[in-house]
Amino acid sequence: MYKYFCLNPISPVGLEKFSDDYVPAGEMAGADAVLVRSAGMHELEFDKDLKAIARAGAGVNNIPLDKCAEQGIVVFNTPGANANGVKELVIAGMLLASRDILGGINWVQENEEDGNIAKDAEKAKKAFAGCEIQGKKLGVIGLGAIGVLVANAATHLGMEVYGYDPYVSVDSAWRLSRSIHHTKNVDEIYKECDYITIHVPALEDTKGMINKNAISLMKEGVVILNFARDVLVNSEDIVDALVGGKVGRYVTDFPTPEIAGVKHAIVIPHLGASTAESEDNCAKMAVEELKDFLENGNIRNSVNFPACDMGVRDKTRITILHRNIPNMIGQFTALLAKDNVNIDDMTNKSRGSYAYTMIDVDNDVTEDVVKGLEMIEGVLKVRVIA
Ligand SMILES: NC(=O)C1=CN([C@@H]2O[C@H](COP(=O)(O)OP(=O)(O)OC[C@H]3O[C@@H](n4cnc5c(N)ncnc54)[C@H](O)[C@@H]3O)[C@@H](O)[C@H]2O)C=CC1
Ligand SMILES: O=C(O)CCC(=O)C(=O)O
Repeated sequence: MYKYFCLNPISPVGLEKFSDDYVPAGEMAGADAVLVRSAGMHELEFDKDLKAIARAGAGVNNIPLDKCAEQGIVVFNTPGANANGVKELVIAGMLLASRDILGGINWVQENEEDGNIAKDAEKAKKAFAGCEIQGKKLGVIGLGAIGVLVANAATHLGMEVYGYDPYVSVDSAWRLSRSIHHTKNVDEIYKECDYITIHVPALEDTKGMINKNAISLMKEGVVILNFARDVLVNSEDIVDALVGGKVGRYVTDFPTPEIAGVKHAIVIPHLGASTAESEDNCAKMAVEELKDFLENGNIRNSVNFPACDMGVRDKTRITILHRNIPNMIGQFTALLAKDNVNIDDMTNKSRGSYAYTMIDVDNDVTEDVVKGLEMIEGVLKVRVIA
C-alpha cells in the first residue's frame, strides 16, 4: 500500500488513476509521494518515507531540487501538459494589451443604468480603440513547450515571429514553424519586436533578464508579456518603464505588491494553466509518473535524476539512487555476489552529480544486503520492489 499527499488540489481525473493500492494521506509525514502545483516547498522538511514529488505543471522553482536529490527523493514535472492553456492566455494577453477591452468593459459596467447606453457607447468607444496584432513583430524568448505553441499560433494570426533559445531541444526545433525567424542574439528581439513574450524557467541566469538594460534596447511602447515567472522581470525597472511610457503594456500572470495597480500593467492571478484540460493533463501525467516509479522504479520526466526505464517489473527489483562517482556499480555487484544474489538484468544512468542503478534479481533480497548497499559511500536511497 502506498500513501500519497496532495499539497495543492489536484484534478480528480488524475487521482482516479491511482489503484486501490494507493491511499490519500492526511499529512505529508509518512507519505511515499507528494503531488504539488505551485505551493512553496523550500521551507518544508522531508522524512525518510518520501520517495517522490510530482509537480503537476512545468515550473519547479517552488521545490528544493538539490535538497531532494541529496535525500534520495525523485522530483518529476509534467512537460508540455499545460502548454496549450498558457498559449491561449498569452494570445488573450496580446489582444488585451492591443485594444482597451478591459477599459471598455468597465465603461459598460459603470454605465449599466444608462437608458441611452447604446447611443452613448458609440460616442465613448473612441477612448478604448487600439491596434491589430496582424503584421506586428512578436519576439518569443524560450522555445520550449509553451514558446513553440505561442510562436506558431502567432504566425497563424499574421504576426512576424522572432524566436530565441540558445538551448532549444531537437523536438522543439522540429515543432517550430519554418516561417519563424530564428535569432541567435536576444538583443535583436529587444530592438525589433513590438511584442516580447518570455517562456523560460526561473533559473539563476534568467532571473531579472528583463531589466533596464534590456528595456533600453526596446522600441517605444513595446508590449512585454510574462507568463513564465515574476522574478524574470526586474520589478523596479518595469514599473519605471511603464510610468515613463517606454513600455506600453506589461501583461503578467504573477501579481506582486510592486506591480498590482500600476497603470498599464495588466495583471492576471496566475491563470495560465488554470483550465480544466491543463489541470487534467498535468494530474494524469503526474500520477502516471509516480505509479511507474513506485511500482517499477522507472524514472520519466524527472528534473533531478536521470531518466531510466527497465519496463514493467516481473521479478524483485533493487533501485539505488546514488552519487555519480566511480566504482559504485562494482561495489553493488560485489555485495550482491557475496550474498549469492543472481543479477538477471541491470541498468545505470547518470545526470550531473547524480546517478541511478536498477537491478533485477532472481533471489529474495535480505535486510543485510539492503543495509550493506545503504552503507556504501555515495548511496542516497535504496529500495527493493518485490
Ligand atoms: N503561467 C503559468 O501558469 C505557467 C507558467 N509556466 C512557466 O513557463 C516556463 C516555461 O514552460 P515550458 O515552455 O513548459 O518549459 P520548457 O522547459 O518546455 O521550455 C523552456 C525553454 O526555455 C529555454 N531556455 C532556458 N534558458 C533560456 C535562456 N536563458 N534564454 C532563452 N531560452 C532559454 C529552454 O531551452 C527551453 O526550451 C516554466 O518554467 C514555468 O516557469 C509553465 C506553465 C504554466
Ligand atoms: O499549477 C499551476 O496552476 C501553475 C502552473 C505553472 O506555473 C507551471 O506549470 O509552471
